[in-house]
Amino acid sequence: MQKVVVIVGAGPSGLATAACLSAHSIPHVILEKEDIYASLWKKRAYDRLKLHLAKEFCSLPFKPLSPDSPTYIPKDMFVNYLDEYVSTFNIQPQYHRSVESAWYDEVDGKWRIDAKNMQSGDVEVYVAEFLVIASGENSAKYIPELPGLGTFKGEIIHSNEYKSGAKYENMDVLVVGCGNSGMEISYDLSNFGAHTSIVIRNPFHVVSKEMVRLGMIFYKYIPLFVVDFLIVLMSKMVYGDLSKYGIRRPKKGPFFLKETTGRAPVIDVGTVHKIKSKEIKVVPAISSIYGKKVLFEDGGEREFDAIVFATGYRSIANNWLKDFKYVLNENGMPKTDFPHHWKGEKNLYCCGLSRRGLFGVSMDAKAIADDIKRVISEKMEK
Ligand SMILES: Cc1cc2nc3c(=O)[nH]c(=O)nc-3n(C[C@H](O)[C@H](O)[C@H](O)COP(=O)(O)OP(=O)(O)OC[C@H]3O[C@@H](n4cnc5c(N)ncnc54)[C@H](O)[C@@H]3O)c2cc1C
Ligand SMILES: NC(=O)C1=CN([C@@H]2O[C@H](COP(=O)(O)OP(=O)(O)OC[C@H]3O[C@@H](n4cnc5c(N)ncnc54)[C@H](OP(=O)(O)O)[C@@H]3O)[C@@H](O)[C@H]2O)C=CC1
Ligand SMILES: O=C(O)C(=O)Cc1c[nH]c2ccccc12
Repeated sequence: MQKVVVIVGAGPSGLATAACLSAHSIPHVILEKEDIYASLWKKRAYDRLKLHLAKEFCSLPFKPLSPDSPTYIPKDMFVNYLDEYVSTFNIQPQYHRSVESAWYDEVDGKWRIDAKNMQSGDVEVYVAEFLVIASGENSAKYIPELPGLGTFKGEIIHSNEYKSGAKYENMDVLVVGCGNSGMEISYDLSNFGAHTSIVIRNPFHVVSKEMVRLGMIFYKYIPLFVVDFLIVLMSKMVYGDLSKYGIRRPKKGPFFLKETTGRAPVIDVGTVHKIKSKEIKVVPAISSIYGKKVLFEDGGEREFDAIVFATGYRSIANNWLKDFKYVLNENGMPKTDFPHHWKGEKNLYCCGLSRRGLFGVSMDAKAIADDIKRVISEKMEK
């Protein structure tokens, strides 16, 4: 099938890119492996999730989030917004199409994309002038290979399968990982009466959503190191020194770390209070697991009924994109630094891989559609 633009993935990145291409009247197709758009938000997010960034930083191009909506939008409201977005811009992704391989054909200068039709099992071949990777920074869950994990006798889930703590009442649950998912899931489990422990092994920043909002506003006018200085100051004033509870502050600032490593500061939803009051127990890194028993690096051990791995995600675009080197590095992330990360060689682009959340998604989508428009116009003038 001949196409002008193929977009891989119908998350916010794919939808935003489609809307921007439509605004330029550029034909395109979105290939999505699942049966719905925004699968992360509809299938792989827990019930109590709210956007961490204020609504002014979370809207997609051409459609601001309603001024009547709350500042920090609950997941379901964001999904409704995406529903409206899809109908407003008449976006029609091709579902059940899992892109298994894509490579650049030097002979005719076009991209060859193989998509497996998950319903029929057939492989469909798409030929496109432009290819946009919109498969997400969080495309695959990551679970570390811990010694003895296979012997664990209880339930094991990844945070992307966790919905709520309702079924864990009175159970001993270990949360591995203290990013935003792990910290919020621990809080939720504890609220539902689970005996909750969380593994914390490295330093991280704890901030409030208001601090991040202020930081995002300041960052428009003042340098990053000053923004970080102010946020750390506010964090110290509000949360104090948490090292006696196992939470150490990194030497580098929260926005600096977000931009350079992708690691977001933890936006506290009440977990810190529960850690201080010992409702949630902090434990060190795991050394091994045997049966229901988990052994920790300080020599301690405890039995658990369930383990929730909130150990994050990986971009796996490199698994299907054979010629990833035109835009990505070995880790499936952009090889060029922000703000030039979205554009590769050979008409290859990536949207939503800048570690800047939905704010970054919108910036990338606009830049990509404008660039494709420019390339097409220049070609027509020749
Ligand atoms: C729990 C959680 C909460 C978050 N909250 C926020 C927040 O509040 N604010 C914020 O700015 N950011 C947040 N983020 C970051 C969030 O990932 C992005 O903002 C947003 O979802 C990125 O959109 P995306 O389209 O790039 O990726 P995704 O939403 O991951 O969408 C990618 C799509 O591509 C599809 N796909 C992947 N591989 C293939 C393939 N080979 N073939 C076909 N289809 C494929 C997937 O099925 C998926 O539908 C959060 C992330 C998580 C995990
Ligand atoms: N409401 C919102 O807006 C939310 C947003 N998000 C966002 O989604 C993205 C993904 O977040 P999240 O799912 O938390 O993933 P992250 O990648 O941010 O965090 C992963 C965590 O797992 C830990 N970890 C990894 N391997 C191990 C191991 N072997 N043993 C112990 N700990 C380990 C890491 O700690 P270490 O540093 O020690 O490696 C880290 O604390 C982030 O950008 C986040 O901000 C997530 C939830 C809610
Ligand atoms: O929640 C995330 O990981 C996001 O990507 C949102 C986000 C973008 N920039 C930030 C700076 C500080 C905290 C969260 C974010």
